[in-house]
Amino acid sequence: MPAVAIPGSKSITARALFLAAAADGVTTLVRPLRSDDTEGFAEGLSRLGYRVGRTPESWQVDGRPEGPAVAEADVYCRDGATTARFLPTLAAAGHGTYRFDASAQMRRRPLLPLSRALRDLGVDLRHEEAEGHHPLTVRASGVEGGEVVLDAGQSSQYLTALLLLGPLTRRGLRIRVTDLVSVPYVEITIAMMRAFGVEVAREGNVFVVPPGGYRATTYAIEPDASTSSYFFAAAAVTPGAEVTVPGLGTGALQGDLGFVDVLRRMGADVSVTPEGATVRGTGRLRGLTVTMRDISDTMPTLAALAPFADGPVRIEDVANTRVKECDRLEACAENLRRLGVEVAVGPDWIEIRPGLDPATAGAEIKTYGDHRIVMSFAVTGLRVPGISFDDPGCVRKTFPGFHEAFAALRRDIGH
Ligand SMILES: O=C(O)C1=C[C@@H](OP(=O)(O)O)[C@@H](O)[C@H](O)C1
Ligand SMILES: C=C(OP(=O)(O)O)C(=O)O
Repeated sequence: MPAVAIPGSKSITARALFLAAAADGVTTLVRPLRSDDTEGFAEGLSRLGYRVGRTPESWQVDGRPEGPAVAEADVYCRDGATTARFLPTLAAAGHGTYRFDASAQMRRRPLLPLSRALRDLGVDLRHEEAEGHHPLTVRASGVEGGEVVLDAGQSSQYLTALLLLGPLTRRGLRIRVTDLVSVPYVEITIAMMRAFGVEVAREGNVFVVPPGGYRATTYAIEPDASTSSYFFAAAAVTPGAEVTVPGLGTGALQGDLGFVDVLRRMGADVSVTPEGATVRGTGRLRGLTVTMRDISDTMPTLAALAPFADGPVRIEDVANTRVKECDRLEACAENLRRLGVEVAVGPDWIEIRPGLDPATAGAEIKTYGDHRIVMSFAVTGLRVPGISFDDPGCVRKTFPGFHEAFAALRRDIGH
């Protein structure tokens, strides 16, 4: 039964690029994700004067603990929030004038809590148009450090950006967090900082980061757990089908591997070993109520397979999915309704009733340029004939080869 080669984690690749750029020495990233988000991050680093060497198997970055090599740069962050939030933070630790802009959707996505925290730390950061949104300019002169308060209730990426910045400040950082979503992403950050020689201490809601900089290393990127969710879901909706993702096992850093626990609760057979994770469809899919605050990138995956459950599926505590590549709660609801599914949506939840209207075969899914809407409804397409997408190519954000890989899986599991 198929072992699927899933490309590297977007989140880990983005952090590894930041850490490598900031470290003292040359870092090698093994099996980085090559996709629009991470290529955009690497291109941004090049714009800031960092040397990033790329071969198909690995990327090499010459670290510059002193910050960007150029005094001025204009950086386009594309559609990637990690790029749009982490790179201005990295630049703040250097010396120069750096302007950042991003895609239309990324311009709409919020940034203000991070901007405020950076300003509180003395960084000269100005938004050009709307306050708290791209485009923005950082006039950088290094960061002294000290204590700062942060609301990360809309995005953990603000906290990750500040944690990554901490060792580059002169005194270190004490970050007092008033609210926090997507906690497992912060754990990835802390684990990766450790691999680059920095130990973050946590005292309740205060994160303490020592000064002193990072050490270069060789870092292997694990397969992307969010991307894996489509392949695991494909197995779960197909009786007797089995999908294994090697390299995503018990030691994995990514919280989104927790999606397999949701599939297990629904009735799939799941095993996670040190070597990888396997999901097998049993022909049984129970409805359930589940909180996805920690793993909200997999909310669309569950929404798209929910009509095949034997009872309602209710997904709670996912308000921040409204400020991602699109308003994902509304996009999922709209597309499920196009398929004749009964759906209700609230400010931070969605509830999906079982059953599809067979007359909706051939429906076109409205993607809103969101890779996860395409990849999620590709799972629905295993059971509903003729599903198409208005923008199938937007998968390039995290998995340019998705359609080929999913077609191969489809053949393997007999659809
Ligand atoms: O730090 C990261 O790499 C990410 C954190 C999450 O965002 P939020 O913290 O905004 O939920 C996640 O949705 C995103 O895809 C990647
Ligand atoms: C929300 C996502 O990406 P980001 O916030 O990194 O742009 C995602 O990949 O689902």
